[in-house]
Amino acid sequence: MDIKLQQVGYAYAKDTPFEKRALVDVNLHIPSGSYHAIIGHTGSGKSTLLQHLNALLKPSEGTVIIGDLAIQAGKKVKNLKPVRQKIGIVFQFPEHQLFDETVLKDIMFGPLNFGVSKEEAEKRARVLVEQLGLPEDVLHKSPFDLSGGQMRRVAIAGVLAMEPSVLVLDEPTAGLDPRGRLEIMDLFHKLHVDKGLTTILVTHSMEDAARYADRVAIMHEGQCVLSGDPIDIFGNEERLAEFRLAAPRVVRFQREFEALLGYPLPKLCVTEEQLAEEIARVVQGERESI
Ligand SMILES: Nc1ncnc2c1ncn2[C@@H]1O[C@H](COP(=O)(O)OP(=O)(O)OP(=O)(O)O)[C@@H](O)[C@H]1O
Repeated sequence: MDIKLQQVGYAYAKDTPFEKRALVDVNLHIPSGSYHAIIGHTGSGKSTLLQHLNALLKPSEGTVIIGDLAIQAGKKVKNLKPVRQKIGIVFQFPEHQLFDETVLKDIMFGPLNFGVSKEEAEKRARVLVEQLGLPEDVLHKSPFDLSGGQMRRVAIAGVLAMEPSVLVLDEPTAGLDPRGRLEIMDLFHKLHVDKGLTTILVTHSMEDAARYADRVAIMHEGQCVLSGDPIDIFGNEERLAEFRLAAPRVVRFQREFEALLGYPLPKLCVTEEQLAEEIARVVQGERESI
């Protein structure tokens, strides 16, 4: 399902003395099956933007196109349910939205609400608990008796149980320790690869964007100021600096290595694995030339 934002503007408390313009003329194309990172400082409009992706917010200006549904400023849309079912949002600290008596009931809530049978909803819950690395016995526990990391996984399972075709992640690892962060981010990446799930990651982390995304958009003061291939965006450090952003660590490390070497590497690397390969190739070449 392709998503397009065309000249989208959004103002909170529009036409009141408290009006706050949070999005200004945003144009963005999120192709089906891509892994898109949306990066920006706090207050740049990332959360406002992602709430347009399943019509929790409707644009004050412009058009949001989700699959074959166009949501246009000032026009009513009849039925948003199919879109809400297809676009799963993992909000910041999703465990705050857990509410049911047991983990099983909590995960089944969404699918049941959208008309999935009880048997199918339970089957999905059991599969997801396993996929998310939770022990089977959590199913009958209260979500509030679990650790923070386990609660986070249960909340994520609740979103995945709807079988969305687009997954929107708003800082999904905020507050987790480094190991928990890596496990969850790797899991989302695996889902993206195995199921072809379009993934939209809202993050402050250039590192996460570089590691996982195949498209990057930079938000600044409500505008989408850069979007495209990570190599083009992360390689343009001057342009990033205009928006008070530094390139990911791996790119900065490559620049330092190139300064020592005295010449640039043939290609810019955005993951540690790519850089390690490039360096190994250069070292091999240098050895052979001795
Ligand atoms: N409910 C609201 N009412 C009024 N203004 C709001 C509201 N929510 C957000 N804003 C303002 O809109 C702008 C964009 O906020 P938004 O939450 O989209 O930014 P963000 O990039 O997601 O920030 P963060 O990284 O801190 O979550 C900010 O100036 C913010 O203060």
